[in-house]
Amino acid sequence: MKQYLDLMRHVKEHGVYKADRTGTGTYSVFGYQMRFDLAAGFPLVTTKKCHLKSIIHELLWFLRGDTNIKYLQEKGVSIWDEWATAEGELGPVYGKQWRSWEGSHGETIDQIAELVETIKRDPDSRRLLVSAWNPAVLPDTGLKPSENAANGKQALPPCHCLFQFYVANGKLSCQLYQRSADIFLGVPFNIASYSLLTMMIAQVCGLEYGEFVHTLGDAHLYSNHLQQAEEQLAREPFPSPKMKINPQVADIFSFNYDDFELIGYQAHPHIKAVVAV
Ligand SMILES: Nc1nc(=O)c2c([nH]1)NC[C@@H]1CN(c3ccc(C(=O)N[C@@H](CCC(=O)O)C(=O)O)cc3)CN21
Ligand SMILES: O=c1ccn([C@H]2C[C@H](O)[C@@H](COP(=O)(O)O)O2)c(=O)[nH]1
Repeated sequence: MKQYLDLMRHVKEHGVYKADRTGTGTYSVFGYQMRFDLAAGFPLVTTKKCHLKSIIHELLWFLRGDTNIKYLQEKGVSIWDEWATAEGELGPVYGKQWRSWEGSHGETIDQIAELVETIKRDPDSRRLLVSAWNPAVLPDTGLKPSENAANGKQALPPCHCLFQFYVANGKLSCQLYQRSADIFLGVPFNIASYSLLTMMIAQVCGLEYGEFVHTLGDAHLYSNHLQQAEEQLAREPFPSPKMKINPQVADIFSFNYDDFELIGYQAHPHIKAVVAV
């Protein structure tokens, strides 16, 4: 995971101090790209132990079209707790936009189902996109995330907001545009999540693994994560683990937690950090 450490080093060296919505303060660069060859191993950060369980449950929760944290909490995943209403609602966030985007005549559009269908039917298409960025449901910036969710708006505007697939030589690649990237906490989750999603879609479409291309907009290190970043940069990465996916699953909506097995994950100890809310 040299790519991730290079990003961290780049932002530590070239990041500009910038205030932010949470009041924490960040060091930030605008525009950065990483590439991961999915055939070469599973890109899970090894310079701190990452909680893959949270990542897999979160991805399955997006794919269910769910926007209530109850499902996550039942699985012991608490990463979305700070933004939800007392009832657990986050408003029309990722799951809603991916699976039931609302059209102008009240119809809903299942972007994931259509994506998979199109990859199978027309792999050369240049229109293999999914957008979670829906201006009609963006939050009112004067209100708290939970207040927006209670008003039927998104608790937070999507960070991983647009992704595109590409098929060449029988291999499936995916590029994500992430408008805002918390390098220490969010990015290891985002890399693993979209890499896994790409591998799952490749499997159900009968394609080999290509690349995950991760394009970042505002890529930032929070000022209270600098020491943790330093600690990680002093560590030597281990070889990437492998991800084994149950080959029987042929439908993108039929994956379960037990269908994934991470093999050979060697990582340095976990490093704690406070999430900026
Ligand atoms: N500031 C901020 N950073 C984010 O990465 C982020 C948000 N806000 N808001 C919405 C979601 C929630 N995500 C999160 C939230 C918390 C962790 C986190 O605390 N991770 C810890 C614990 C992992 C666990 O409990 O499984 C970590 O060490 O990785 C990670 C991603 C990603 N997003
Ligand atoms: O998947 C995610 C979700 C969120 N983040 C980070 C990026 C920012 O630090 C915050 C969101 O704050 P905004 O003011 O809305 O940009 O969450 C992430 O890295 N990955």
